[in-house]
Amino acid sequence: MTKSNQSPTYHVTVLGGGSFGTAIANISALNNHQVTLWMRNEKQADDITHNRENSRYLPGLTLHDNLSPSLNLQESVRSADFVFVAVPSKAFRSVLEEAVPFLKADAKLISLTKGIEPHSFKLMSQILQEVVPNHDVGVISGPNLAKEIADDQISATVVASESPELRAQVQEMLSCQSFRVYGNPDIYGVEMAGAIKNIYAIVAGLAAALGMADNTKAAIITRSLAEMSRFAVKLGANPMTFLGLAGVGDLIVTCSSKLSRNYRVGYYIGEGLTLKQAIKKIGETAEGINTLRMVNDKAEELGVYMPLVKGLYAVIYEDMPISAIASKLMSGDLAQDVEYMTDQP
Ligand SMILES: NC(=O)C1=CN([C@@H]2O[C@H](COP(=O)(O)OP(=O)(O)OC[C@H]3O[C@@H](n4cnc5c(N)ncnc54)[C@H](O)[C@@H]3O)[C@@H](O)[C@H]2O)C=CC1
Ligand SMILES: O=C(CO)COP(=O)(O)O
Repeated sequence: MTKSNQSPTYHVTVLGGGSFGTAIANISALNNHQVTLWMRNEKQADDITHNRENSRYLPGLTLHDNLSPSLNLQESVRSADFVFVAVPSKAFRSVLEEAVPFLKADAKLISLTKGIEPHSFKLMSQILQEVVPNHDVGVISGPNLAKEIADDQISATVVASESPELRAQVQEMLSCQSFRVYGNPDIYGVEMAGAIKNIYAIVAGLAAALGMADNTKAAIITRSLAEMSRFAVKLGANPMTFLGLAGVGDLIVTCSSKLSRNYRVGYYIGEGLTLKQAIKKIGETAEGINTLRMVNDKAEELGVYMPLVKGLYAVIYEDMPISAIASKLMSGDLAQDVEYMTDQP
């Protein structure tokens, strides 16, 4: 990875020292920004200070000297121009609230988290807008397996924000020869796509473990896209967003890569592990499990037809055999392929 340009240098803080937080922090550091990576684990922070490596989450990646770890949240955010939040969704609000009193008045906040808050059904940007209403906020989402980014593999992502200035600044800040950042004003759609595709990654992992054919996998991915966009559009997203990197792009990668933790959850369940055993085996965040429960309930409430979500929910939480779900999916009412088309040629 090499720096792409001579853009302004910022103080960037990333909250959360897991795999994605570390990968994004390192790109910012490589692009000449002064980066603080806040984490709660002292051993991991020492590892970065002494060995320039986060060996727990991204072994083998040498971290740039512009990146410094910190265990002190107050100190970490005090002078930050941009704060990226990369903790799992269940910790997002509490970490943010702890940081708020120490933020600079003009700090911009960007979520890297792909999840939905339990009970409130709020997306991370909505939590940001609620907790820091006077700050510009945004989200990043796209086909971004952290380990591949760390490996310098060419990747692309989307920054979404209502603020064109924030979008442009983040595009400049993170783009380099192996990472390309696109903009999108549809913050809700970008974020909803990133959160919901985790459910379908579990479905795809299950299908792969059961030895389903390539035709089947393609059908699952495509019908997943139809289902997730149907749901998100009902909640206010722009359907076109689902044709972009945050929609179809992220769906493809997480439904086909064993590097995806959500895919692996499905794969292990398909191999016969219980949900609990699968989560333990992965040992990292797999947001799709909680998202499944929330989206299933919301779809019920809104009357949105989501047979894949319903089927996976029945398999995971109601012990329904996968064979019964598959035959139910194949015998549903016959429907139109692309929902947003009319009969006019
Ligand atoms: N890993 C990936 O490839 C990508 C992950 N994401 C998203 O990024 C978010 C974070 O995921 P990862 O970094 O992959 O997770 P991870 O499982 O690698 O790490 C999570 C990190 O958050 C920390 N954490 C958990 N609870 C915390 C709390 N209460 N306070 C402070 N720190 C806490 C953990 O100690 C750990 O360092 C998730 O929503 C995920 O969907 C998004 C794109 C790619
Ligand atoms: O969101 C991701 C890739 O874009 C990472 O997926 P997992 O959380 O399933 O590993």
